[in-house]
Amino acid sequence: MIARQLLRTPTIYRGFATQIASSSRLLPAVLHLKTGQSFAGRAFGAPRSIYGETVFSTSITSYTESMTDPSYRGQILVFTTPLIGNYGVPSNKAPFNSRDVGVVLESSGIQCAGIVVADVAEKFSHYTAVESLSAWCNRYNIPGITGVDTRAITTLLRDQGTTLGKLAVGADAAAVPPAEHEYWDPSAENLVDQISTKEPYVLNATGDVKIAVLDFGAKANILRSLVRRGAAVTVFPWNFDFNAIRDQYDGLFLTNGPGDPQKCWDAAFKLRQTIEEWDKPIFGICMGHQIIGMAAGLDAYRMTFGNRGHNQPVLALASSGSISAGRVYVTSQNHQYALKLQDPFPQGWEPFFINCNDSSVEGIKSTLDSGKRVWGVQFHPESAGGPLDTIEMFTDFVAECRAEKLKVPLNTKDTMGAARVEPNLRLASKAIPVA
Ligand SMILES: NC(=O)CC[C@H](N)C(=O)O
Repeated sequence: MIARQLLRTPTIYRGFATQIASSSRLLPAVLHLKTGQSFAGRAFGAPRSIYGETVFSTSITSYTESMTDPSYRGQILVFTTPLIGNYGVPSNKAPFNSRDVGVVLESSGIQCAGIVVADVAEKFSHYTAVESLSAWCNRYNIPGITGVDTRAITTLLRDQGTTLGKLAVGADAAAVPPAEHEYWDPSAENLVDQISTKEPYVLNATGDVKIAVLDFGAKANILRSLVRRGAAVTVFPWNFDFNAIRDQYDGLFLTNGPGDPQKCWDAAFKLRQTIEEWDKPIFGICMGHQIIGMAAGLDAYRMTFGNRGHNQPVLALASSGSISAGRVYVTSQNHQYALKLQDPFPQGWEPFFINCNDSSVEGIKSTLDSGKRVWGVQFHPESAGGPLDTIEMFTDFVAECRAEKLKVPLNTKDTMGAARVEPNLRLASKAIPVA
């Protein structure tokens, strides 16, 4: 025991808690990382300890949307923006409307395991706010730590990669850090299976075009974005056998979701059959895009620290609908895994977008000559939060499904297409590292 304690003597970084006038009233808290570093600060939210995977997000706003995004399930979310909580938290109840999803935020509760902020705002001000960040966290039994150097934590995570952690709160903050085997690894579990709907349900039943959604942990704004474009949306469990009922639908959508996509091979195998035998439009976002890639024959891998933030630039390599090759779009992202860029791409597929910062694959699409209309993007066109540069990809998808249903050629006006530009091949070839 003593040997273990000696071996695991943590490096404790003392926080700069003096900046928060009232922080001395708060319970002590420590963020321990499995790699041996500990950051001491003060607790807010629920007074309990939790384990999770420590990740950082560079988004400046939308802490409420990020925290309710099911893709953050099991994660301890470090915000690089120093002041978090200043606009409070709105009521999450949307006025009842069968066309919509019933919530204002991205799901019905907080999904991340805990949060880490430099300076939690105890005073908040916004016309929609009904409670403070701390009170909201408390209601959902989610702990937070404040008064820690989030810049130091982020630098560490960027260098060593996403790291398992423990947020120790109250008396537990004085205890020795956990032994390595005690850390809980959320990506070892099938988180999608925990969060996906158990039963199919319908939104906007009277919509003119029928879209099936496979729910890997859907953000509400994805469903809203389909419904608001007039689609009748049926949401199915992630591993539902869509092939058995596919003839009743005009399009298939695959949502975002938490954890390792390789836990969802079942869905990728079923999708492979759908793509081979069904000619209607298929679109996927983030986890959905990774599943499409796996079905197409690409490998998924774990990135060092992933991409989480609202200012990720992506270069379009192909034109499609509202997207023009050669343009850079600023996007919202939240992912740890990505599809491997391979040369050549599987037959019938091409890269659609590439990340301008790290050259990771940001989108794939079926080639025109494959006769298929299947595409996926690693980023979040629905935003919430983040820029709306690519929001018209939803209009493109619903327009494609509608054209498919009516058996008419796609009216390009429906896609609200931006003026086309010639692909900037010089830029594109620079972005794709050719082995
Ligand atoms: N937002 C998402 O869908 C994330 C997908 C996957 N869980 C990843 O981390 O890469």
